[in-house]
Amino acid sequence: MMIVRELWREAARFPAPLASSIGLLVLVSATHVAQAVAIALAMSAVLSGQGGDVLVALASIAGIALARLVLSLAQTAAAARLGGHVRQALRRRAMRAALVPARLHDTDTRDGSVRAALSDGIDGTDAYVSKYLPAVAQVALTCPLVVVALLVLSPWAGVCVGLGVVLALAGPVAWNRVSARRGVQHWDSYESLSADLLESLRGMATLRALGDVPGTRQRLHARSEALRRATERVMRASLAGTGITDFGVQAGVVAATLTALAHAATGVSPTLEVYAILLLASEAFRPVRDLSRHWHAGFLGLTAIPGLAALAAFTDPTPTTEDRRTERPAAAPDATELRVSGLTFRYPGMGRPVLDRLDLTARRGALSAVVGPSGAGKSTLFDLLLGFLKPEAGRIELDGRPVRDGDIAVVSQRPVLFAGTIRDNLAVTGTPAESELEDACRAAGIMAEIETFPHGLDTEVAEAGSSLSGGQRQRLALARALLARRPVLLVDEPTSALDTDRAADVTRTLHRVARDRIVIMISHRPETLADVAELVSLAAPPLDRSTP
Ligand SMILES: Nc1ncnc2c1ncn2[C@@H]1O[C@H](COP(=O)(O)OP(=O)(O)OP(=O)(O)O)[C@@H](O)[C@H]1O
Repeated sequence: MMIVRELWREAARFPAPLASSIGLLVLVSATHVAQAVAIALAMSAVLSGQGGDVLVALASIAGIALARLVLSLAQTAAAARLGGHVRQALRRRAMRAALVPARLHDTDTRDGSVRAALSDGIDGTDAYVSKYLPAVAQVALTCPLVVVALLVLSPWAGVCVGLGVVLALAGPVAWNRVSARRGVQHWDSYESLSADLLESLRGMATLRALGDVPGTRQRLHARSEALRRATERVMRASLAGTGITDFGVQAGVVAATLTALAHAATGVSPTLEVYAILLLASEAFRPVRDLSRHWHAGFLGLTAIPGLAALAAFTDPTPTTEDRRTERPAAAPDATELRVSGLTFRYPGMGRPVLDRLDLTARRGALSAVVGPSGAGKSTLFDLLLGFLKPEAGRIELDGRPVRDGDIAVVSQRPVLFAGTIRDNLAVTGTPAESELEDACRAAGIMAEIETFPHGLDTEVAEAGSSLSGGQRQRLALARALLARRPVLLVDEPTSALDTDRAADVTRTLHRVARDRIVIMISHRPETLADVAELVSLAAPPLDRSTP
């Protein structure tokens, strides 16, 4: 009997479905015991030729079987409810912990690992929660009662069955440490395969271009082999535990049978008692056998527990700085000045700061720009403005107060679009009216192209926007940012994927947009920098040997 504390605590958060799945399972067990007694009565009545008693016993058996059918169905439904609640709670917490800006700068965790834990890992816990945990309670409540009944009928049979139950339950515990170690190895292999697979799918174009598809296939095959070996090792450990349980069950049943036969041979007990001993001995082990079956079925899923713990799936969320930023009301749309003063930031382990006492003032009414060579810290500055990174020193203020979440919209260099229609992608920040959608698309210079698509705004966009060109993705992202109606707009390299004419169009759009909000643009194209009101130039990074 193995209690995984984390999952037990999760199940206990849902007392109603937990209690009903346990209660109904105990009632199902009671029907088995009652049926055993009824069968013993029927057989004894047959042997003693009491026809009336046989009929009564047979009617009882049929009634009990019917009751069990109804109870089993209700129990399965309650257990499924319990498992569903727990999975939902785990997923909610893990997603909350995974979808935070800090993850953007987490260079240790791979997306494929997070995906594996969030989907298969959480689903894998279901068998333990919905089947194993109620079965544990069933063993704890039912077995002692049946053993006591046997002790009353025959102390020897009761002792044999009691010892068998203890051996069957306690024996597999010896394998706990081996099982846990193998479980961790199994989950590591599974996560590695998931992460490599996701990365390969995302990078397929590059892998093809470099002619490395066969090499990737081989690497994935090696990962898959490692997973198969780890799975077999885990299943062997589980089987060893199950084997010990089976031995305890068989030894107990055989010993109880021998005792019953001895009673029959010596004539110490009446026939009814001999039958009752035989049938109850078997019933005492039924919950133990069920428990062992559910353990084996759910064991593989338990290997995800360390991965889920690392994702904070078992930790109650405390409001983070980001939450507090989100909970505050959005800023008034007419903010006039974003002021950055003395801003200093360095990545962990970095010798020199990326940004060192940076000052910048961007105002509503005219475009501001940040320039600088690669690695100068332009994207880092945007991440600091967005609150994704915390500065070491300095202040970022909008009209003299700290920046809040609803203040800033951003168009990144490689904008992310989601699978769905163009309209879905534009409406992620609200439900804009048709005219607002069209105005934003027109302002971003994408409306004319949308009108040429057969389904217009309802045209489906493939995952990650891969059915659109880089320039179309950038302009759609700009339209989406305009629709967010935030007082500050950050635009990272808005013209990098555009030809000269289109780049000029987008720059004109940004100048226009900057009339009624604060707009800061990162740009490498000198021609886009003409007429900007504030130009901040970040220095080239000096060579730093501690930089990765
Ligand atoms: N998560 C990180 N951990 C450690 N160092 C980082 C991290 N992200 C960026 N850096 C380092 O910080 C420096 C600034 O990076 P940043 O991406 O801000 O530059 P950038 O000016 O936007 O460059 P580019 O024009 O090439 O996009 C670089 O030296 C980079 O290697």
